[in-house]
Amino acid sequence: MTKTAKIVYTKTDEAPALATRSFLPIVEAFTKSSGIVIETKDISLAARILAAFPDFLSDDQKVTDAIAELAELVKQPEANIIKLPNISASVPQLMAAIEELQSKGFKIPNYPDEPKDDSEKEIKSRYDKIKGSAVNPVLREGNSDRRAPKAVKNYAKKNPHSMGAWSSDSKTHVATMSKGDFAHNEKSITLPEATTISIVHTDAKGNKTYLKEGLDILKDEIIDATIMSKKALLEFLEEQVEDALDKSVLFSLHMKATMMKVSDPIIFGHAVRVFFKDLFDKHGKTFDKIGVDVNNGFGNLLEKLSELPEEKRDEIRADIRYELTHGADVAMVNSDRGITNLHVPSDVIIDASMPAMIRTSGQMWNAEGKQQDTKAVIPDSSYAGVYSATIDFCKKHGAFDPTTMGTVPNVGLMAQKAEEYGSHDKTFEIASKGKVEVIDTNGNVLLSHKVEAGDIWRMCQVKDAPIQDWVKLAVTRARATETPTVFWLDKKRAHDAELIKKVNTYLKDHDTEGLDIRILSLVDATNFTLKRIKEGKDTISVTGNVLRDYLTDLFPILEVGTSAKMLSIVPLMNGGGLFETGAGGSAPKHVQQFLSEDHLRWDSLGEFLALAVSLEHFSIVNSNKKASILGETLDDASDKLLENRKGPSRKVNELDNRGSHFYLALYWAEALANQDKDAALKTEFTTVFNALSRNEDTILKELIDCQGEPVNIEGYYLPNENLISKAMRPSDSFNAIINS
Ligand SMILES: NC(=O)C1=CN([C@@H]2O[C@H](COP(=O)(O)OP(=O)(O)OC[C@H]3O[C@@H](n4cnc5c(N)ncnc54)[C@H](OP(=O)(O)O)[C@@H]3O)[C@@H](O)[C@H]2O)C=CC1
Ligand SMILES: O=C(O)CCC(=O)C(=O)O
Ligand SMILES: [Mg+2]
Repeated sequence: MTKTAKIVYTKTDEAPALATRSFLPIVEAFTKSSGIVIETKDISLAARILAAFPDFLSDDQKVTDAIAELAELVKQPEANIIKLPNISASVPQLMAAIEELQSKGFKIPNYPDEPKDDSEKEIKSRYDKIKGSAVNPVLREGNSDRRAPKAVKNYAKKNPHSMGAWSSDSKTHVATMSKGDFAHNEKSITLPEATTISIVHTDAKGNKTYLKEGLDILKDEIIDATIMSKKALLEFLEEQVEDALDKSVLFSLHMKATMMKVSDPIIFGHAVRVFFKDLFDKHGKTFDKIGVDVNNGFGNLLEKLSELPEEKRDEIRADIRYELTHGADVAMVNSDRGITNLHVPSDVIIDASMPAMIRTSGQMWNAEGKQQDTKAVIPDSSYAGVYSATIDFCKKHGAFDPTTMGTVPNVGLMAQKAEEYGSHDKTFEIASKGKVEVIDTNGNVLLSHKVEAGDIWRMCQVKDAPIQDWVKLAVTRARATETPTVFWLDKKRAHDAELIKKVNTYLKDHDTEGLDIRILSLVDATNFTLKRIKEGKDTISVTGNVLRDYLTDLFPILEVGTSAKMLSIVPLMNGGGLFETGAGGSAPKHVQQFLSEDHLRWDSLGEFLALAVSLEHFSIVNSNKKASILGETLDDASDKLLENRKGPSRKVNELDNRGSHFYLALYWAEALANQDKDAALKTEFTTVFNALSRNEDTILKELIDCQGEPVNIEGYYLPNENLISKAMRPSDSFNAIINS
């Protein structure tokens, strides 16, 4: 049976989804004559909610379950998927999306915060599968290769982004735990044989609760378990709030509550309660009564206040104001609107927030809207050292210089829900004092921890095949680039010690003659890499899943100003290709700007790069020569776009995302018209190029004249298709050429 050759394009959320409405019609127009079918899959938060509740919808409202379809596809060799960033929803985002869908006539149930019966429990469990990072871990059936292409790096060297200066007396620092956290409590083993395990909690009286049963573990899989002690966490947080006040630095919390959707909201909640300690001491009972849950942020408390009588509400608001003015200063997400770092767990996400701070002289914004030195609180110490070492380096050497600095590509272990990013279904907030054990089918206790009520226990897994694939990818990249390659692994950490044994074994499967491959601890790897980067030298980082995420925002943001310009390739383990567009998120701030002044500053460069590799992959798999020509010429177009600085500007009434798409189309058509490998494409695109260049002035005028006024697309999570398409394709002259 032959399957139709196609490229699957994901439809997502927020800024990238807006951009798709402008860019996808161009892609379809350019690839149509080459026998390439582009199929879209809607993986937006709204579509994922609707797909989970068919029994609540009328037939015409039902949607297919795109995630389930893609989960199958990624295991097939013919998979060729362009994946744009999507929302990993925190609870406040999930609730907002539900409310919007309900207001649009979809009779889906409310999110039951505290389910009262089995039916509510079932509904909550459906929503919990959508919550947080529910897309990426499913699609990522391969490890990742993220890097800044040469043209992007050269562009940044010639057109450096702004970099805030660093002074040696900056008070900015990272605060992390020195005991009792996940890092210090970790235990890890490699299973010599396949087995099935249970996770069992035994309380002080000997009563057993099965937290999980029947989990199959493969031969040679690494499993580890650890706890975050509640007591140690609270002590640590109290010290940090006090210290922030003493040192007059901003208290800021950097977590990954979206991806680490079970553990990190709990930690976030503790931080909110500790920061507003007096408030909770005084009004805790009232808050319990109205169902305040600050695991969803301080914003949840503010919202719930509306349920109180006016007098009580005013009293609490006055107390909040008092604490905010007399307690430690808190970092602000939006000082104009009074939104703090503790309001919404998805507003400050560590991979983007820490590099943004480092780029801004180590400062964040205070309540007056001014920059101030910061205490970056990262409770678990597993990875915090990377940021403290980087901050120390900047204090000593000053800010990095984008015109001369080297680059740090990443090879990341990610496949099959590797490590922490696959631990959500094995993470538990412990109900009572006792122990938690991982027990195999023969009753052997594999891992055991003493626990107290409120501790967070979790188990992570990483399978052997992904590790072998990861080591191979690292050697391939090292060989292709002849660049020193560092595995960021700490022999003192239990999990890493197991991984190091495997790395040493599997490196022997490859020809590493003449390659510089090392294994260094996180801090040593950071210092080694930063020293080289400063000297203009490149270093490949080979890391586990969390550091993959952190480093592929950190280095791009320092080197080229944004992770949007990264090439993110995921060679799928069964032969297919998943091409992620950039290494960042869905930029909610860009949507705010677009809605208020019709200017979209989102940069689609990552998408252009991803599509070019996808076309190349398509051409090899389907022996389609034209696809390869389309890919090559698309890369030429991206180079020219950078060279001519036709990326989107941040300011209204200048070239935006739509304008940059016009130039991409113009240069792509030009490159196709200039090539001589395929006569039909040459003829077709000579006409297109002539039409586009003849109309350049008119089109640009139309794309800029439309800006400046608010836009209404009737929704945030499920906007009106016609309105959004109209807003994103405002140039009739351009549309006429593309449509024909
Ligand atoms: N792969 C995925 O699916 C990912 C999804 N996410 C999700 O995205 C949302 C936002 O996450 P957040 O951590 O704020 O990170 P973002 O990467 O969305 O935003 C951080 C900032 O980076 C800049 N930026 C990012 N991408 C672009 C781009 N293409 N063009 C121009 N600037 C860009 C913007 O800076 P400025 O405002 O200065 O212009 C933006 O405000 C969350 O829902 C999160 O879960 C996050 C990471 C990856
Ligand atoms: O899936 C997510 O929530 C975020 C993923 C991410 O940040 C990354 O892969 O860089
Ligand atoms: Mg990331």
